[in-house]
Amino acid sequence: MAVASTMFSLSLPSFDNDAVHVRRAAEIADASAGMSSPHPNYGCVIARGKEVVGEGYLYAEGTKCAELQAVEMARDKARGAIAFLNLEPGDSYGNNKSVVSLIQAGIERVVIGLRHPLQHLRGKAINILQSQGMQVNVIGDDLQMNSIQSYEEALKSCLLVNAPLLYGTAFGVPYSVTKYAMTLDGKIACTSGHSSWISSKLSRNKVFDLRGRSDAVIVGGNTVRLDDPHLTARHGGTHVPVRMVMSRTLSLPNEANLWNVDDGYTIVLTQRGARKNFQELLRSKGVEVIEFDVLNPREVMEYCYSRGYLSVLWECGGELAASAIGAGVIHKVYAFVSPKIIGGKNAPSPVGELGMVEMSQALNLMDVSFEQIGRDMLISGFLQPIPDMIPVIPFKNDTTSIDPMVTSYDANIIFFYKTWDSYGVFSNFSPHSIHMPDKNGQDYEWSTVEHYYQSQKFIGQTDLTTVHDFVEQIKLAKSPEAAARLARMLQKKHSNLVRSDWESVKIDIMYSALKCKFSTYPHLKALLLSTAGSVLVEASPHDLFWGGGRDGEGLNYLGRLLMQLRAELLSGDLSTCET
Ligand SMILES: NC(=O)C1=CN([C@@H]2O[C@H](COP(=O)(O)OP(=O)(O)OC[C@H]3O[C@@H](n4cnc5c(N)ncnc54)[C@H](OP(=O)(O)O)[C@@H]3O)[C@@H](O)[C@H]2O)C=CC1
Ligand SMILES: Nc1c(N[C@@H]2O[C@H](COP(=O)(O)O)[C@@H](O)[C@H]2O)[nH]c(=O)[nH]c1=O
Repeated sequence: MAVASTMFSLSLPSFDNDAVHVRRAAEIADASAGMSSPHPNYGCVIARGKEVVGEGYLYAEGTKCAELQAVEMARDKARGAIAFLNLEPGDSYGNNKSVVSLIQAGIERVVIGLRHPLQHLRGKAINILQSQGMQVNVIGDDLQMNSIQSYEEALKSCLLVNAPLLYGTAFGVPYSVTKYAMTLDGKIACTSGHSSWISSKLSRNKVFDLRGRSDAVIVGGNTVRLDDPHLTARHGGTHVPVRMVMSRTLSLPNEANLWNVDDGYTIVLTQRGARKNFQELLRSKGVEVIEFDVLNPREVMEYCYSRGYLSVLWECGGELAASAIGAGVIHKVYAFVSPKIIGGKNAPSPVGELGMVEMSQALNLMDVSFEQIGRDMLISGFLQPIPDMIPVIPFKNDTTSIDPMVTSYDANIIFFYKTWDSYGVFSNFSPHSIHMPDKNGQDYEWSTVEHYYQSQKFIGQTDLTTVHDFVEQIKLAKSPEAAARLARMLQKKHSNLVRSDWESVKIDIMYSALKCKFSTYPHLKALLLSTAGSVLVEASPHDLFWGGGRDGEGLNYLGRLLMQLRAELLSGDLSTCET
């Protein structure tokens, strides 16, 4: 019985090069950061084994897609080769150019880092490729089943290169980075407010690069009054971010570098009704002024997102930085630390009042990096992890291929989890025994599907005595929960005794147990059939493989198998319990 594994293409590719090439695709995709917004950054590598025969990345919105560039570079070497993409293509112009390029070039297999984060595009390109007979592997999906370090690193590069799109899709605000330069004694300016310069020229060049990757750069009114900044990206890149000033009072100078819109577009965000005459003055210089009922970082970020900005660099002082961090809109921090001491009791620090009274309240950065830049040290890290958007229930196309009766996103979703729920008998913990072979191949009555499934982890191993003992213990466990707990504990402690092909057979094993359960009990079969047309989701918040997760982030394999079984039952060719 191999239905399940072929349908879900569970088998993990054994190609060592996959991770390396996907990382490369992410690396080249990054070359256009800032230029391609609001489109994602796309890279494509075409390789034959280790040899890269074609590469391309989306340079900017409206330019030739990465896949076509790579195919053109690879020429006839593309036929039978493998294409590596950091992100599933999204069809922006209705011509499927990316996908068509790969198909026409005769690419044999496609390895994709991440599914597209936008719901209406997710799975679409993958489906088209698969329908053309191409093998498609998605690293993000495969990782849900197997933790492989090189895959994790490849996935991380894919997440990083499109972090703005991922944060935006998940939270409805742009990806926000706060950057500051401070002295070794933690000051961002002298008591007088003077701050140019704390960090070295090399570090400041790096800041130009950060600006060039951003859609907008923000400062507060005080920074405009004290620094008169330009906020341009003067690193030779062609992208200049929009410059934004948040000022409630609007007591800003009549003349300022930011009002020179030849250098870059400027938007001033202010409180409704503030200094109307000054607003007119700014507008006469070509500066856009936007009034807010309540001017705060969250409102501003939501506004920026609605305007299409996906990444924002906060280059403000400590007061506004604290306000933005406190509002939860900052995702990453870049701190340039310079080996200088300026002292000063009232000299400002990078983050103002956050109201913390104990160290236990400290915000701990994640994934921290240290980079020496000349005499300075750049410390960076995340305040909020990059949302990993992998599977969301239901995948329209996936679900349709499992059960053609489920046809649309707005299909009814039936959740089940606890056995006492309305559809709780769909759970593997439901008290319905099944007759399946035991370790000796003899027919045995297993108390639940869970008992049977858990025991199979150890079947077929050579250390017979120990393994038989494990299977026996699981078999006799007092409850399905106890069986699962025991098996997981044994699996962890004696990983060498778990059958080596477990990951590739577990879906088939589960399917045969479910098939047995639903063919044994007519009322269960009737209930399953009564759900026709609905998506079934095991609402487990913890199990992201069999369950749908708390927010639809799980793979929901149990729900998928039940839908597959339902389709098989409806087509009338269900056999009895078998392995
Ligand atoms: N070393 C470094 O990396 C940097 C140093 N600096 C230094 O920092 C000092 C300025 O710091 P600071 O005054 O904290 O910075 P900002 O001017 O960047 O931020 C504070 C100002 O932002 C405006 N604002 C609007 N909405 C809010 C809100 N919800 N919460 C807080 N502020 C809001 C106000 O402007 P308004 O008063 O007009 O209403 C307020 O005065 C200067 O000395 C500057 O040189 C600044 C940036 C970087
Ligand atoms: N003082 C300081 C920074 N200050 C930031 O840079 C802004 C000035 O930018 P610009 O006018 O474009 O050169 C200033 O307003 C503040 O936001 N940045 C740094 O990398 N290092 C430094 O030492």
